[in-house]
Amino acid sequence: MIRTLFILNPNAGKMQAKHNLFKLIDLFTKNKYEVTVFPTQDRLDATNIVKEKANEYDLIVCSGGDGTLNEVISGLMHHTNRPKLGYIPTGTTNDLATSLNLPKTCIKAAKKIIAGSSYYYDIGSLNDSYFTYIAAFGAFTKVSYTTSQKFKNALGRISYFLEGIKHLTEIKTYPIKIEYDHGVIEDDFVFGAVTNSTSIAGLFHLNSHDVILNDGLFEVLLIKSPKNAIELKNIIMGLLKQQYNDKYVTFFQASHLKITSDSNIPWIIDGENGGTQRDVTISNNHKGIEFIL
Ligand SMILES: Nc1ncnc2c1ncn2[C@@H]1O[C@H](COP(=O)(O)OP(=O)(O)OP(=O)(O)O)[C@@H](O)[C@H]1O
Repeated sequence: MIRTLFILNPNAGKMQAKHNLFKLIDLFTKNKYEVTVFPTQDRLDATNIVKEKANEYDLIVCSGGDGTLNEVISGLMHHTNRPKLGYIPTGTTNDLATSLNLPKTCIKAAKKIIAGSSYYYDIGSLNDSYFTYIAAFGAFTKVSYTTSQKFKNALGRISYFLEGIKHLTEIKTYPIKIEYDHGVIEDDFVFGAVTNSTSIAGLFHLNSHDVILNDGLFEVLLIKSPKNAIELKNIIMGLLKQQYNDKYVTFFQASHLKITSDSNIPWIIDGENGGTQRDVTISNNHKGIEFIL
């Protein structure tokens, strides 16, 4: 029997996992998994249970969105001998699931775990926190965590876009110094993202040929401060169509970054509030997690 801890966020997305819970447990049990179910009751429950109990299991299965997956992985990173991780994407945007090419329905995703093989995936750390696919600051970053759960459940990724447009009027410029593997950049930026994903907030899409999820490198996208909101809107519309304006958009790969500023900068980590930080160190934990896909 494969000792399995099945963690699910019952409120994530359209609550697919909650409605299919019996079918999921039955499917795993028929395939010789011994399943313990843990429905999260609140934020950070997933991290805490993994920190406390992961050593007792061969496999952790996470069902939820990017936020819940981040919490599970943050818990796993506290262990040196980490159990394997299966993911059933049941959130709103499921950015990472898109990059990992996972099925959209939970029964199909569970079958993929049962039939699956190992895939080692890079995990980012930002100071004391972990991220699975994005750490970002500036324009748009407020979007994912200020969009209400009800709104997200009803409208899916369109809700992020609507919220994003609202925040375009509140763009701030951040004077920043970025030291990375191959150089130093110092400028005024309105947006910066360090990612390990082909899809960002369900909106921007990077070319899947350019993004390797376990190469020890992040993709870094920076947008310099434009003259006005209209120019910024044009840059963002260009990004949505994968047309990059070289004058304002900088794109490179790096495994380690030190980002410093004179003021506190608000960050988001995997779509959730990452707090404000003045000095940030970002590192790539190469092949930190063994997914079963
Ligand atoms: N029982 C719960 N009640 C309220 N919040 C919860 C509960 N369980 C987990 N959470 C929190 O909900 C947050 C959002 O959940 P999650 O990311 O799984 O779904 P989502 O927001 O619908 O999907 P996505 O992040 O893909 O858009 C998580 O960061 C987690 O901390």
